[in-house]
Amino acid sequence: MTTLVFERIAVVGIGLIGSSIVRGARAKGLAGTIAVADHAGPHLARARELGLGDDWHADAGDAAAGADLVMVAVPVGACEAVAKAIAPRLKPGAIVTDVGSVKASVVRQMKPHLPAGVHLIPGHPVAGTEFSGPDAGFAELFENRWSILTPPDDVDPAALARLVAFWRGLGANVETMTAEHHDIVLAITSHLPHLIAYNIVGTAADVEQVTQSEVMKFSAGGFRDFTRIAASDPTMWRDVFLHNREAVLEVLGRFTEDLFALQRQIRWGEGDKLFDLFTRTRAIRRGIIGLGQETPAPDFGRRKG
Ligand SMILES: NC(=O)C1=CN([C@@H]2O[C@H](COP(=O)(O)OP(=O)(O)OC[C@H]3O[C@@H](n4cnc5c(N)ncnc54)[C@H](O)[C@@H]3O)[C@@H](O)[C@H]2O)C=CC1
Ligand SMILES: O=C(O)C(=O)Cc1ccc(O)cc1
Repeated sequence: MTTLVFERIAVVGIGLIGSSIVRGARAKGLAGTIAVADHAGPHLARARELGLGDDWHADAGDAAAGADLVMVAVPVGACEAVAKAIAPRLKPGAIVTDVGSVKASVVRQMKPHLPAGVHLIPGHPVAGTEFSGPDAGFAELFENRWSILTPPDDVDPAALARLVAFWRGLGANVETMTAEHHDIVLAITSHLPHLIAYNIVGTAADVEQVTQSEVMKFSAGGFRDFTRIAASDPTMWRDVFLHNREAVLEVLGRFTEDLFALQRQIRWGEGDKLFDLFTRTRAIRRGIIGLGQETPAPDFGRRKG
């Protein structure tokens, strides 16, 4: 079904998430015209080749000119540069949003540069893969996944409703919360797991008694899952940790204490404590499956673009 939500949208950053939005918006008829911007020449050229969007720009400001919605889909650390580039070209009443994995920092970076009369409504689709670039995206990425919006207290309700309609059009379920709450929730559910994956794969590579080929050969299910996560984009994840520093350090502190407790339990043979924890965690997993959220990010054979 075709439901036009915006006459003209601009997508800045045509990587995994930006290109998935363009593909989904096109497939569902959510936007009349789609302008695409990317500072990387090869990504822009590839987007044009793939027919992702209607016009292509090296300068984010050129894409944002005349857009009703500007969707910023760049690594979190690039948001201030994009805000500066688009600010003078934004049309009054335009909605500016983003997809960054961290929210309070995005507000701090972007808000000071945007003119009055423009609606900044940050967002974060909680859906993705370990791949990046314009080839990695797919229209169905957001279907049945959560998209979190973090509107300011004084948000214009009509602007918010249009952005919600856009995400619902892409198949997402929408929830709103404050940027600060988002950052602590995602620190534990997404950022810490990625940090653990990066660390365990790094540790495995450095354990002297085990060769690299043994790690590859005998990597059973658990370790393989970590290697998938640890293959995620280095720029994106460096930015996530630097821009959600406080929340990540907070949950990392808790995690480290709990890990020390486990270390003690193993050392002192406290099997019932281990058993109790593993029983509780199994129930949590089964609860997640009950909510229909167990599916890992689908791998349709995509490779880094
Ligand atoms: N990868 C994932 O699974 C998810 C990522 N996110 C968030 O989405 C955002 C984008 O991530 P991906 O699409 O995965 O990254 P990506 O690396 O696939 O794409 C980012 C694109 O932004 C472009 N770019 C970078 N700086 C720019 C600038 N200053 N001006 C114009 N273009 C610029 C890059 O050339 C690239 O094409 C990040 O903030 C990330 O935190 C959110 C949900 C899931
Ligand atoms: O690939 C995975 O398993 C992910 O966890 C994808 C992902 C990465 C970053 C986000 O902010 C949201 C989703």
